[in-house]
Amino acid sequence: MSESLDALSVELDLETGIAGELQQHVHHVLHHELFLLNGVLNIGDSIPWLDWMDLQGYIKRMKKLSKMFDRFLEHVVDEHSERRGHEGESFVVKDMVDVLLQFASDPGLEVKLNREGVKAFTQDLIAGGTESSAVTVEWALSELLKKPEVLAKATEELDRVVGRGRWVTEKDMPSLPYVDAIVKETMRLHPVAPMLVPRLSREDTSINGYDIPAGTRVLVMVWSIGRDPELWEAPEEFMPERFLGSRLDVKGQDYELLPFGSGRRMCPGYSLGLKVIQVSLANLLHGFTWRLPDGVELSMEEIFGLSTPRKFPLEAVMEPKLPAHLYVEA
Ligand code: HEM
Repeated sequence: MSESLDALSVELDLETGIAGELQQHVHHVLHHELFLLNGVLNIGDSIPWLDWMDLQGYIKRMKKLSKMFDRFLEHVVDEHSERRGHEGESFVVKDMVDVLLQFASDPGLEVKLNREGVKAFTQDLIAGGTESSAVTVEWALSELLKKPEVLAKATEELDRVVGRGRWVTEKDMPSLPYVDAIVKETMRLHPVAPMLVPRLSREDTSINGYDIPAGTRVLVMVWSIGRDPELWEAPEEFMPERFLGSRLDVKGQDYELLPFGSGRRMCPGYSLGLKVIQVSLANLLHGFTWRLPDGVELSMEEIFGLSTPRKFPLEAVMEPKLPAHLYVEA
């Protein structure tokens, strides 16, 4: 990873404008480094007097990453500001960065947003809102490829409710309980953030007989909670049926299922994230048949860090099954 970061330094030094594919590539590499470094166990965090030595070199990598991210975000903000400047009166807002810049230039806004604020928000949206949904959809498809009978049930529901003449929309979701159950079951077994975001206890407390002094860093292991045999029947089994007719939801109120966390620091993008996952998955299942390439054994190994992506990217053969005109962009 550091090697690819070094290569990126060269690309960024060119300062010829990072556009299109390169911009995506830059973001992809930075993003992976961000997730990796967020998930690592840094010795200095647990043994503070060793901190200054940066034994594993993580702090050095974090500092380098922070600088590179900053330059990337500077570029993104510059690019958007330039378009605003050029287009003047005819400027139309196209994306979130445009919206944030509009807020930043609004003198009537109660909370002031400066350039650093726009960059920070953009970083939050990129970090929180992209990989999480993609990883979850990839896991859902992997589980379905392992369980053809579940895939068949989902397809049956989509054919019955949506029909083969159109794509699935957000409005269909309340009528697709089985697809919803597949998403919940995927999030139970593959929570995007297996330990949520670390908390610090504000006061001395005691939980389940364990004394937790004030100032302790606390990690909530939602990955283990999702596989706890005391909470779930056949916990290792991918069984969406367990959610049919169940009151369990992912909104942070049911502690046995917390893929978006809970409380004040719960994921602020949970409603958007959930919809993106549901509709993307539903359309991938509705629009295509899915199978593994011949002779391919599907590995379910995961990388355990701040997020839990698949260790090996999913390889599958998908073929369109709706009328051809639906695949042509309007
Ligand atoms: C499948 C989609 C998503 C999942 C599974 C997910 C999961 C999470 C989790 C588990 C947390 C930590 C919550 C806690 O510790 O209690 C979190 C925080 C966060 N998420 Fe998401 N997220 C998703 C989508 C999004 C989207 C779409 C956005 C933004 C557009 C977003 C932005 C954030 C931000 C900014 C935080 C930090 C909140 C804070 O610390 O106050 N997430 N997310």
